[in-house]
Amino acid sequence: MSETVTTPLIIAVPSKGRLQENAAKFFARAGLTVAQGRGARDYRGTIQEMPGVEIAFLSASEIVSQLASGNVHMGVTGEDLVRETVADADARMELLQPLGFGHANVVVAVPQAWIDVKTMADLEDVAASYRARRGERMRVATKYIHLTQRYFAKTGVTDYRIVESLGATEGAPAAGQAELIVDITTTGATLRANALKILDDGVMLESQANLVASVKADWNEGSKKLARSLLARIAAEEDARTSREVRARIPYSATMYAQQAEELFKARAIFGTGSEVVTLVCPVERTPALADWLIMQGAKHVTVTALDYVFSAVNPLYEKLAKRIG
Ligand SMILES: Nc1ncnc2c1ncn2[C@@H]1O[C@H](COP(=O)(O)OP(=O)(O)OP(=O)(O)O)[C@@H](O)[C@H]1O
Ligand SMILES: O=P(O)(O)OC[C@H]1O[C@H](OP(=O)(O)OP(=O)(O)O)[C@H](O)[C@@H]1O
Ligand SMILES: [Mg+2]
Repeated sequence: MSETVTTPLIIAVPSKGRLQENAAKFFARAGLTVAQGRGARDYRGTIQEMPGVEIAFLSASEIVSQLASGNVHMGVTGEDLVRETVADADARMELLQPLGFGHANVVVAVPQAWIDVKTMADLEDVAASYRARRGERMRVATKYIHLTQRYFAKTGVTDYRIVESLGATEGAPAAGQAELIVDITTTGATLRANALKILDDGVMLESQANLVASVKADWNEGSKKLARSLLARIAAEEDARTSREVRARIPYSATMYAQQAEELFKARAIFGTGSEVVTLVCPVERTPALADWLIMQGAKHVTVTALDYVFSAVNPLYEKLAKRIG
């Protein structure tokens, strides 16, 4: 790990599991090519377009510990792992941006056969009677120990004990190892296959992959500069992907129309309104309505163009990081 000292910016990227493929796509979208070292067992890589950045290929859970200890500057990982593994996560890291993949809910699920048990309050009743009848506490199988403790305390469920599960958690009730479970689910197929149901108020966390920054990492001038330029590309690509450039020549005052276009469609006249031709950048979904409206205002033609990047002087992603690292 001697490179740690000299490398200006280290970014941890999932090397396996469910997040791997989408994480690579996320960087590719921003025009960043993540290149792995030659061997399949090479756990270090680079970003072709950004010399000075080092990629650390790690598992999603290992990424969380490396962020917490400050061994890497940034990483892509699941919020569920962040919240479960790091007690003081908000002090140690900053969730810069949810990435729109790796969606999964951490849920409380009980046997479907428990027809009268629908809420956490019902669960507390079950827990009390279970204890009264058997003289022991109802068992919850999970690997999300801390999330479970926090959520059960918050919802007033106290008479239970956790049975740590390292895999196939959903099978624990049928196997007689626990009465209920807390686990992550996406499609719900595994829960259904095991005749389990989610309590009405049993969604503890709606998780997805996030771009996370470590507050504890060594943020020197070099690493800050690289982070700024990396986050600028990411923000510029996202802005471009979710926007369209709309141009039209309208009679009378372009300024007035630009103001109205902003109020009505959230369209920004990013190049000013110096001439009659107005250039707007508009959220994708509102673009057709904006075009209709511009024509009603007297425009003869409206052109709509997809954009590759919208770079801006103010980068909300970097601002968020800068607030934490000074
Ligand atoms: N259906 C799902 N089940 C489990 N995890 C999911 C699901 N959908 C998205 N994820 C996310 O993927 C993360 C990593 O899960 P995965 O099991 O793929 O990791 P892994 O590479 O096996 O890592 P580890 O070896 O640390 O368990 C989860 O913590 C969660 O944030
Ligand atoms: O709601 P579903 O779409 O059915 O997905 C949920 C299942 O997927 C995950 O297991 P995974 O396959 O990642 O195996 P693991 O527990 O070994 O990581 C998770 O632990 C659930 O068992
Ligand atoms: Mg796994």
